[in-house]
Amino acid sequence: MGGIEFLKGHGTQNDFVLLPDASARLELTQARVAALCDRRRGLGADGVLRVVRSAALGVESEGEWFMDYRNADGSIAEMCGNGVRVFARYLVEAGLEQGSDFVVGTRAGDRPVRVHPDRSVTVHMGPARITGTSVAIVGGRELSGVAVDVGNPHLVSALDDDVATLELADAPRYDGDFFPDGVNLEFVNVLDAESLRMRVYERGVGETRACGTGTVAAVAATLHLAGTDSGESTVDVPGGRVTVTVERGASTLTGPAVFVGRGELDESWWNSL
Ligand SMILES: N[C@@H](CCC[C@H](N)C(=O)O)C(=O)O
Repeated sequence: MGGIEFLKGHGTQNDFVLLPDASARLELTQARVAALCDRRRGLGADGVLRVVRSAALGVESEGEWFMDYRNADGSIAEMCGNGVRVFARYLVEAGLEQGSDFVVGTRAGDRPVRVHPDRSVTVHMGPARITGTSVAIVGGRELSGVAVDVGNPHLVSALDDDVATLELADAPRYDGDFFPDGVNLEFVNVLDAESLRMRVYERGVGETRACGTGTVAAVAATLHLAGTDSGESTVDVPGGRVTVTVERGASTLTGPAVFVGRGELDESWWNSL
C-alpha cells in the first residue's frame, strides 16, 4: 500500500495536517481537504498546511517554501499565524532550512520566522491594519467590534463579561457587506495593559482553541481602543498562551509549535475523494 506522507501538529491546540509536497504534485481539492480535516471520517484538524516550493507554484517570494493553507471546510485563506509556526518548525526538523531564521511565503506575503532552541517560534506578522468598526451577533446579542486586517480579515469585540460564558455553538452573524469574503471573529477580555483572554470563531472552521492572526488582531484592536498603536501583550486562548507585539506597520507572534505524529494516507481513500 503506497501512501501520501502526512504529519499532524498544532500551535496552542489550533491543529493542522501537514502535507509535504515540494513539487506541487498533489491535487488538493476542497473535498480532500474537508475529508482530511473531518474528525470522524478523516484525520481531524482545523486546517491543512501544504509544504510546497514557492517556485513550484510560480509564487514570487524570498522564501524557498510556501505555506499553502486551507481551512477545515476546504476554503483557502491568506494566512495562519499558528500554522506558520508549525510549518517553520517542520522545515527545520526536516532539514529543508539550515538556519533558525528564514522566510516563509504565504498568500498574505513573506513572513520572516525564527525557530528558537526551545522549539517555540517567532513570526513577523506584518502590519495589523485597523479598517473600521462593525458588529457581530452572538446569540441575539449585538457586539460592536474593531475590524483588523492581518493579511486575513478579523473583527475583535472587547467584552466586559467573561468570554468563557459566550455561547458559540451556533455560528455568530456578521455584516456581509462589510466583510464580503467572510471574517474571523474574536471575543476578548482585557485583563490588564499587557494581558488578554480570547475566544475565536474562525472563518471556514468554527470555534477553534486558538488563532494566531486573531491574537495579533486582538492586541492591535485593544491598543487602538486604548488610544495607541504600539504595545506587547500575552494572549490566553483555550489552547494555551502566545505573546504578541504590535507597532506601527509591524507585529510579531511568539508561541509553541508541537508535533504529534506522522504517517501515510491510504491512497485508495485519497483517490476515492
Ligand atoms: N487559525 C489561523 C487562521 C486560519 C485562517 C482563518 N480561518 C481565515 O479564514 O482567515 C491562525 O492561527 O491565524
